[in-house]
Amino acid sequence: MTGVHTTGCKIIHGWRHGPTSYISTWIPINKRYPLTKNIMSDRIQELAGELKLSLKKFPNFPSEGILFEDFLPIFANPDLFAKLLEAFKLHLKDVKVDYIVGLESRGFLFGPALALQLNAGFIPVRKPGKLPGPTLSASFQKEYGSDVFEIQEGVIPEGSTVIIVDDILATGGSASAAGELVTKAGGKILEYLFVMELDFLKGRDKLSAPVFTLLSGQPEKLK
Ligand SMILES: O=P(O)(O)OC[C@H]1O[C@H](OP(=O)(O)OP(=O)(O)O)[C@H](O)[C@@H]1O
Ligand SMILES: Nc1ncnc2[nH]cnc12
Ligand SMILES: [Mg+2]
Repeated sequence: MTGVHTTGCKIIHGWRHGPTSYISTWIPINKRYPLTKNIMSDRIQELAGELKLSLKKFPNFPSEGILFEDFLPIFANPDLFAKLLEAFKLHLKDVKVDYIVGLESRGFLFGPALALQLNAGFIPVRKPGKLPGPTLSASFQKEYGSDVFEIQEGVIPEGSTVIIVDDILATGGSASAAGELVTKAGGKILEYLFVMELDFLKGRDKLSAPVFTLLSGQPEKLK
């Protein structure tokens, strides 16, 4: 059955897994999707709950004060990987998208697979010096450090529809720089799509298109 959530609900979901034990608070759905369709079906929520159980957290990696969210267990298990794609496909339903743009490196883990399922092209945004030919570049700050992204000129036909995908929305620095590149390259951003967002960093406020995240995490900074 498909549920339409218009009032939002709070689900407290606890578990013990990996190097730390923790409680995750799922914030009200109508607060999590202010820019996009306020709908998360029962099936998507079920898939999200299952995927979340597989994640691991590593305190103080890669530097002091960062609680690192490790998504790699999803990709080590074909059943979980399929469930991740199923959740994104259910969310995107009838959307006609020309290109999925994935961000190096972790956006490459599922971006091409999602693109194939949607019959869309895949275009990479890469770290500097990796792409041949003329490129557009943008520098940015992220949760732990600074970086530069590049996209090849001419790869997005003017006016093409694009969904930008990555594993995690932290400060929003990476996604916002990628969005700048896609827009400069001529693409129209339909949505930013992530596996998880770190709520305390409010990265979605930096993004100027609808944002979808399957999971929410870290209501507060690591103490
Ligand atoms: O919202 P932000 O603060 O910008 O942080 C999010 C980004 O940080 C990580 O990438 P990172 O470049 O650290 O590593 P990766 O190469 O493994 O993807 C993550 O995969 C996101 O791309
Ligand atoms: N806390 C975090 N865990 C995993 N990847 C990240 N990228 C930026 N912040 C991160
Ligand atoms: Mg990344």
